[in-house]
This record gives sequence, C-alpha cells and structure tokens, in this order.
Amino acid sequence: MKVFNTSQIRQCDQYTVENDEISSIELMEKAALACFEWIKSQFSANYTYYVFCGKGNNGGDGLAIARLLLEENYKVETFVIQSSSNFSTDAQINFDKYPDSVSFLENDDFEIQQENKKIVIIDALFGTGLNKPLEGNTQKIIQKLNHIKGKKISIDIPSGLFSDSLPSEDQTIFKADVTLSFQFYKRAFLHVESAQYAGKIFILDIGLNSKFIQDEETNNYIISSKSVSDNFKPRDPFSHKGNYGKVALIGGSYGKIGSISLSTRAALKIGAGIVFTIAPNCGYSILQTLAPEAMFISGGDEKLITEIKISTEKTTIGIGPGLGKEKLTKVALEELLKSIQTPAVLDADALNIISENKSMLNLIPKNSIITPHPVEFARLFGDSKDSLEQCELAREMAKKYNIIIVLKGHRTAVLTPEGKCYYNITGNAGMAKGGSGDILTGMITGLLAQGYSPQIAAQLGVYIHGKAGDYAAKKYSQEAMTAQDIIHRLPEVFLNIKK
Ligand SMILES: NC(=O)C1=CN([C@@H]2O[C@H](COP(=O)(O)OP(=O)(O)OC[C@H]3O[C@@H](n4cnc5c(N)ncnc54)[C@H](OP(=O)(O)O)[C@@H]3O)[C@@H](O)[C@H]2O)[C@H](O)CC1
Ligand SMILES: [K+]
Repeated sequence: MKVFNTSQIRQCDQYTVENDEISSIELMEKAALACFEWIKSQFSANYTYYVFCGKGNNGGDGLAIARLLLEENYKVETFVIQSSSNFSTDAQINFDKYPDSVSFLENDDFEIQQENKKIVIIDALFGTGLNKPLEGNTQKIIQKLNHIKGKKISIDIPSGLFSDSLPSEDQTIFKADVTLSFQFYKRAFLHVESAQYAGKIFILDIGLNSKFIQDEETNNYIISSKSVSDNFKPRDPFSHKGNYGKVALIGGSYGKIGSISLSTRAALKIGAGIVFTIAPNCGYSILQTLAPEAMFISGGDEKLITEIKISTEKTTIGIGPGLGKEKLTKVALEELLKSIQTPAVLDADALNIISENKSMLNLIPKNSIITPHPVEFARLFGDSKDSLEQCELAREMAKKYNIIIVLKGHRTAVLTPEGKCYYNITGNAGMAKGGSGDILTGMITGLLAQGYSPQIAAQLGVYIHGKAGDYAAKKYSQEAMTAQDIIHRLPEVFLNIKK
C-alpha cells in the first residue's frame, strides 16, 4: 500500500474529480459519510457531539459530518473558528447547508458541559492544508480541547500536525484518541513523535482514482496483509525438509543462551526445514532441551563463541543474539563474514561488533539483512535528530552498502538497496520486551532459508512477527505477554494468511 505526501494526495484528489464522475463537493460528502458511518458504528445517540471546524476543506468535512449527525437526531453543537480567511468553496457550501446555527469562535471562551455527560469532540479544524504551526487563538482553542475529558476524533489528521514532517516539542497539536483518515496513511502516522497525537488510526476508503494510485510513484509503502498473502508460498504437498532450507543461528554467551534459543525456536516455528544452533558449550543442554528439533554445534568454548564451523554454501546464517563482543568472538565473526557469499541476517551484538570495527561494514554480503534498533543503528551509522531523519539515513545506508535494513521501532521500517521504505503496522507495545528482537532474527533467517528473497523475507518477517504479537496481546494482554508468546501465536498467523 502506497504512502503519498500531501502534494500527491492533493493531486490524487484533483485527478479523481477530473477523471471520475464525481465533483469535489460529492467527494467531500463521501468522506463525511464514511466518517459518519464509522462514528455511528462506535458511539450511541447518548453522546453529545461537539464539532470544531476550520474554514478549509477539513472544516467542510466537519460541517458535513455535523449535518449528517443532526439529521439522525444526534445531539450536536458545532463551532467554526473565526479567522480572516474565507471558507473554501466546498466548506462554504456545507456551511450554507448546515440546518442549525453554529457558534463562531473568536477565542477559547467556549463552554463544554462535562458533568455526567458522554461527549465526543470532533476535530475538523485543520487538515492537510496546515501551512504553519498553530499560534494565537487557534493554539489556545486546541490547548483547551486537549484538557477536556471525552472521546476525541480527528478528521483526516490531528489539527496542528503536518503530514510529511515531525513536530517540534513545543508545537500545539490536537491529541486524538482516534483519527479517521482518507484513503492513505500519512507519513506522520508512522513515526512515534507524531503518531502519538493520532491515537488509533482508521483509513477510510473514499474511492479515489485507482489508476492514479497505481501509476503515481513513491518510495514509501505500508506492508499490507494483501502483499503478505500475495508473496506467501504455501507448502508443497510433495515436498521434504530439504525444500525448506538449512538455517544456522549463531549466538549466545554465558547467561545469554536464552536469546539464541528464542531465535532457534522462531526459525523452526516459521517453517525452516533444518535448523542448527551454533552456541558456546554451556548452551548445549539448554538448547537441546528447549529446541530438540534443532542440532547443536559447538562454538568452540564453554562460555563464548570462538569458532564458527559450518559450511556456509547451503546454509542461511543468522548471527548476533546474545553473541557478546569478546575479541575472539569478533575474530570468528570476521572470518565468517569473509567466507559467506550469500545473504545473511545480522542482529544485536554482531552489529555492535561491527559498529566498533566500522571497516567490517564492507564485509557484509550484499543483500544481507541487518536488524538494528535505533540505538544500534546510531552506533553503526551516527546520530539523527529524530526517527524520520534516522529513517532517511537508513535509506541512504541501505543503498550505500547494498543491504536491507530493518530499522526496529514503533513502526518498524524495512529499507532496501533501491531506496524503498516499507513500514510495518502490525505489532503492539506488549512486544517492547527483551527477546522480541531475537525472535525476529530467527523468523527472518527462517524465511530467507525457505527461498524468499531477502526483501520479501524481511517484509514477511516483520509483518508476521507483529501479527503474532497482536494475537499474543489479545490472549495474554500486552502486560503479561512475553517474547515466547509471540512464537506460540504463530499458528494463528499462518492459519489466517490467505493461501
Ligand atoms: N483526498 C482527500 O483526502 C480529501 C480531503 N478532504 C479534506 O480536505 C482537507 C484539506 O483541505 P484544505 O482546504 O486544503 O486545507 P485545511 O482545511 O487543512 O486548511 C486550510 C485552512 O486553514 C488555514 N490555515 C492553515 N494553516 C493555518 C495555521 N497555522 N493557522 C491558522 N490557519 C491556518 C488556511 O488559511 P490560510 O488563510 O492560511 O490559507 C485555510 O483556511 C483534508 O485534510 C481533508 O480533511 C476532502 O474533504 C475530501 C477529499
Ligand atoms: K483535523
């Protein structure tokens, strides 16, 4: 699913009006109707709706939603911000059509009775036409709204938030519980600094022109469930274990055998045919007990990995979880990287070792997948001022080193050597716990071994990982779920991927 910037969304809007049998006012009505239907499906008529509208098309949406609510006898109070700007053409039409009186807001002296009242505040003040940070009266209005208790819904985007950039710390922005946005994710919804204002995001289809959407180029995408099922390869009934690849997960050190055992179990559970674990000898009994399906290969020492003895020709390597950064381990990693010709997966301490020996970056086989969290990424490639800048730096580094970077975070992003960015929108805060990353490493390595291309293995890996995490949260709660529960919920994910 493509992510467009504001100017592309505007062009798509315009193209739809010029090429389809729909006028801009009809498109606004369609957008308002989609919001109204959503609201109706969630809230009863016991609520009072306070609709705050600007003078642009976002305000036009708000006025149309308020009218639709009134027409079905919901209790509605509508406010329009008084400003020197005129209404946009379509907002004016909806203002004229509004069957009740509206209150014009000169400043923040409006009153909302909160006692014992179920209230919904609808924010249709500013949308994608925001041209500068809010100040003066608009700023005061939004600050006041942010202090009122009630359900808060933003139309298209929280007012005060820009679609394509991140806010500064002192920017005033409406804080929504829910954002009902039209047709596309906006980039701001995919970065933690801005997404926190949007709450839960629902993308409503308003039928914008599909040819435009198909032809218009972008470098940013969402990994959709459709792309996952399109790329997913069901198992061949005539196959044997040799058809599903050979994996070697390498890592663990004294006290950190758990991490490589999680990777091992994830690789097994994601469908890899044959799995080896290379770990220090202290991990032997633990690994053979926790993952009896996998074979153990000694990493050469009791407590750390000093040698990696595996033929890398037909084996897909995943290295890093719990590895440690001892000098002998670094040498073993260096030797391994020099010997691999095919893409591998590098995570955690494998990346930390490389960040302390930057020349090793050039040893990473092309099309390999590295899976840093933001701090590991910064150690490798330097600091960034925010997550958007870090994402752009990752895009450059993926191109420069010809690798795939899985930048983990609130919305994990997969950056490719072609400069594309694929955001993952599955997953939840219950996964922000030790061990989740080790599982992702095992999953991506297991998918790569099964013959998925590195880019698809990375995309499927992050999507499936997040989806399994969502099932785990549903069953055990975000608080009580642990990383292992992500592995346990993989069956639901596979049973639900359309084959
Ligand atoms: N394809 C779609 O997604 C559709 C989107 N719709 C809705 O349209 C808006 C975008 O509408 P637009 O009219 O372009 O812009 P806004 O409504 O967001 O805002 C324009 C008005 O806001 C004033 N403005 C802008 N920034 C500020 C500011 N910092 N302080 C005060 N006022 C500001 C601006 O005034 P100017 O005088 O500065 O021009 C305008 O008055 C989109 O978000 C959707 O909600 C369609 O309805 C359906 C299709
Ligand atoms: K808004």
